[in-house]
Amino acid sequence: MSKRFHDRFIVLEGIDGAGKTTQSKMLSKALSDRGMDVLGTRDPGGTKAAEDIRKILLGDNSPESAKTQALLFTAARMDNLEMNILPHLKNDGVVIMDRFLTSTISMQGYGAKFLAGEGSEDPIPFASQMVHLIADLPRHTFLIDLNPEAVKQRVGSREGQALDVFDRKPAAYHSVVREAMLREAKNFTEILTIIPGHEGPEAIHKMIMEELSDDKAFCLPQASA
Ligand SMILES: Nc1ncnc2c1ncn2[C@@H]1O[C@H](COP(=O)(O)OP(=O)(O)O)[C@@H](O)[C@H]1O
Ligand SMILES: Cc1cn([C@H]2C[C@H](O)[C@@H](COP(=O)(O)OP(=O)(O)O)O2)c(=O)[nH]c1=O
Repeated sequence: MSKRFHDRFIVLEGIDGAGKTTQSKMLSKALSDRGMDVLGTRDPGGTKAAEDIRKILLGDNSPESAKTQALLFTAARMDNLEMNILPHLKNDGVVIMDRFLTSTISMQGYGAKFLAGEGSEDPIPFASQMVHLIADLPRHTFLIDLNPEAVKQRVGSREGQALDVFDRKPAAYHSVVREAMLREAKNFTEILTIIPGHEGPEAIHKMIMEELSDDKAFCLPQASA
């Protein structure tokens, strides 16, 4: 299947707690302030059906099988793409999406392999096939890279929120997922930028804006030093 890269389609990736939601809100405001019609969305989610799939995936009855998870994440992503994202892009809007394919490869592939242990069927080839099912891809992905220890120090601020099934993973799992994301990033250097997540929110926002200022689709002035 041939791929279609969409201008004005931006994805934020990173491990849980890396700062994706914070950056997507800042980016959304900055682009809206420039008069762009911004749709902020998340993966899995964005449509009623995809939000229902999200509830299954993050709820107490979440399927244990990494293959089933990969298919459900893909189904939710497809619905969001067809019903929300592509129509919005077609109307000259901007889409900012929290997570995308890199999460599936890293979590239902590499992360699941780590959890399954020696002797189990390797889940990576199946998870990798999900890439072939999705033809529409973002022009820009920002991987906010932060080590899980640093995330843990921030998690205090999320105390009181219920942990979902993916939050309840062992610490080493998040390191495996982080490494997988960095490895994946090497295959997509033209459309994926690694952003150091240990910087403060404003500094990270500035780096993202600087990257976008090189793209005429955004017509942004160069951020001043
Ligand atoms: N650059 C940053 N520096 C310090 N704390 C941050 C930064 N970005 C986000 N946070 C805080 O870290 C926590 C997780 O951030 P969040 O944006 O929700 O991450 P994610 O969406 O990747 O799970 C929140 O409490 C948020 O306020
Ligand atoms: C999109 C996607 C998410 N996930 C996981 C990552 C998160 O733990 C969870 C989504 O929860 P969410 O609260 O959106 O993540 P975050 O904590 O980063 O804000 O689903 C996958 O395992 N595979 C995927 O393909």
